[in-house]
Amino acid sequence: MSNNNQHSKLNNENIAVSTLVNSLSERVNNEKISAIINVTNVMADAIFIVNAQGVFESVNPVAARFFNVPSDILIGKKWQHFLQEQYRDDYEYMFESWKNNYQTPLNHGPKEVKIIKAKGNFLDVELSVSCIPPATTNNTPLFICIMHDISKHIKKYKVLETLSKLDHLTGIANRGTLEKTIHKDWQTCLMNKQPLSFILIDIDYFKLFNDNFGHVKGDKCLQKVAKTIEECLPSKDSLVARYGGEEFAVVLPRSHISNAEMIAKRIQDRILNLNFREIGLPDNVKISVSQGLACEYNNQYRTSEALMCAADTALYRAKSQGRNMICTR
Ligand SMILES: Nc1nc2c(ncn2[C@@H]2O[C@H](COP(=O)(O)OP(=O)(O)OP(=O)(O)O)[C@@H](O)[C@H]2O)c(=O)[nH]1
Repeated sequence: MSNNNQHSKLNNENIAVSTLVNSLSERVNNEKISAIINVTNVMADAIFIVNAQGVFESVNPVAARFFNVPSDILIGKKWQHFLQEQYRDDYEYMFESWKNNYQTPLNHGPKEVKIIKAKGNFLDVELSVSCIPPATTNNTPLFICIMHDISKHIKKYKVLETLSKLDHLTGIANRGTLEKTIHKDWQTCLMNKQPLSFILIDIDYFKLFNDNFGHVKGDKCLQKVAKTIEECLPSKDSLVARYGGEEFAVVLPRSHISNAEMIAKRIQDRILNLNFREIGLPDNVKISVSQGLACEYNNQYRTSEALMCAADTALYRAKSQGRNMICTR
């Protein structure tokens, strides 16, 4: 944009803003309001003022940019219409209830909401609403609303939230996710009288693998095992997680023990057939896993922890009976 154009655009904006300032302050007939609006217009925060109907009375340039609509177009419109539906209803209700109890000031501290930008895009903002003291406004109810753009924080938060659910080395679910998932599946399966199976899988003699080939190759082996187990799972609602060190867990909602045994057998075969050529190990380097299975059906176990404990006992048996075994509790 040329300097001239930019200058005339700013000029137009200033004229529009001062017209609005005059209109509101004349209506409210108050110099204090005029001063407040003049201050908000030069502030770096997004600020707008609404009346008791939630109608925009003043919108500073930063707020207009948030809504992606010029201030003069916004004035006279209901601000709730610029909120995502779920928040719109909250604010409609808030303003309506306030009208029946208007002696109580309508204030709230920073709250996360989504405002509508043009073309159906949303912007995550933190919004606070404060009632301007009636003495300042000649008893005309006005609310000053301040918004902060939190979209970058939300994006980062989502990335961190996803990472916090995963095991850093293998990329599968971590123990925390496993515990939350089995707890949720436990309740759903119990409520619907459906079975819930659980498998604990432990790599055999993994210390030897590390001792012989080093920890870096040991890490690659863990990644490969995680991927292999994942590929053996039947449906999207089943879950594989790293339980700890060289131990993995599989949750199979709506699966009877016979189904879990079939999956365990598939895991056993696939693991036995793995080779580690891509990390420079000869074809005769092989690994195996021991597995412990347990299934909740007809109230055998009191809690999901008890079910996991039962699978652990079965795994212990698989180890003590010679490894590369599948044992059912
Ligand atoms: N490379 C690597 N090794 C790990 C990791 N976590 C645990 N380990 C190793 O896993 C091995 C587990 O050894 P043990 O508990 O003695 O079990 P094991 O040698 O597999 O023997 P059994 O389970 O009895 O068959 C240890 O050497 C740990 O250092 C990891 O993240 N990376």
